[in-house]
Amino acid sequence: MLNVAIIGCGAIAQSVMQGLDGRADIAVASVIVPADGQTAAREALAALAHPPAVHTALAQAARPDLLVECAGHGAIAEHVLPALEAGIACVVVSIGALSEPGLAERLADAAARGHTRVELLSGAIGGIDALAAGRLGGLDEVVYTGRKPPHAWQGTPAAERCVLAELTEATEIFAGSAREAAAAFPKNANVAATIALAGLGLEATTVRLIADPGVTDNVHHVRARGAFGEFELTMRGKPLASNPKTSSLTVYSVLRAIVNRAAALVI
Ligand SMILES: NC(=O)C1=CN([C@@H]2O[C@H](COP(=O)(O)OP(=O)(O)OC[C@H]3O[C@@H](n4cnc5c(N)ncnc54)[C@H](O)[C@@H]3O)[C@@H](O)[C@H]2O)C=CC1
Ligand SMILES: O=C([O-])CC(=O)C(=O)O
Repeated sequence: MLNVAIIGCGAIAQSVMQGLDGRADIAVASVIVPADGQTAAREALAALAHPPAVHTALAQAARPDLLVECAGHGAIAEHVLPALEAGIACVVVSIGALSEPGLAERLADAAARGHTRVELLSGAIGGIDALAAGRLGGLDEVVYTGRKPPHAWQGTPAAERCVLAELTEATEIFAGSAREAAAAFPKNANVAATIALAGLGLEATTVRLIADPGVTDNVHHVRARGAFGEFELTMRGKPLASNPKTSSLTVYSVLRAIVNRAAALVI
């Protein structure tokens, strides 16, 4: 039985727990959310056959086999770093947090000290295997374009640049490096950071973000060129009803990572 703890109880975490509920080989024993989110989390989890306990932090004595972050950038330093130091294996989806200088090194050091490992999940994007393999031969150019409907950019710096609800044509709301994108759009540019960390790095990866009234999906486009050759990838992700910023593939990416931990043969 794989014993799992989950950080966050929002759109991704709730769907993940629904997907795992009732499995004989995996148990989600605890969920970690901030103090002001405890009641809402307990209410959201009440419908599960086996509702996990809700806490504000991993208990000192808790030794889950896997700690799963699906909460947001702040959760990495707050919960993932100490868990790694304590020897608990972690997987994370808020990859954009690693745009903060030094955080990737701190995660690696904490995992090394704890004799464990932290895995950055592919989340809403595919092709990370090809990009990371291509990097070993040398990459010349990686360009990422993220395109979402205007309402998915509400609450971001895009809302200061234009009236999102009145857009009639595709509008570029950001152009720059993956590091800048991930820092400025913590809920919308984790994919930019994932592509950068797998490929050319946070400075050299070129990012464009677009608010497009002509799409209903979250559209991710990657173009990569290097010694291996080149590839182009377009993903049209269905947004989660509970959070239009987040593509449903992110949920399946987390589920895959957890199920693989419990499996003897993985793909
Ligand atoms: N890698 C990828 O492709 C993607 C990554 N993400 C990341 O996943 C995060 C979560 O996404 P959703 O579930 O859609 O968001 P959401 O807003 O629906 O849920 C976030 C949950 O995390 C909790 N939370 C926030 N800060 C926390 C902290 N410091 N400690 C513990 N709990 C905390 C909130 O109370 C809430 O329950 C996003 O903020 C984003 O950073 C989202 C989409 C794609
Ligand atoms: O779920 C998505 O489509 C991607 C996303 O929000 C992100 O990159 O942060």
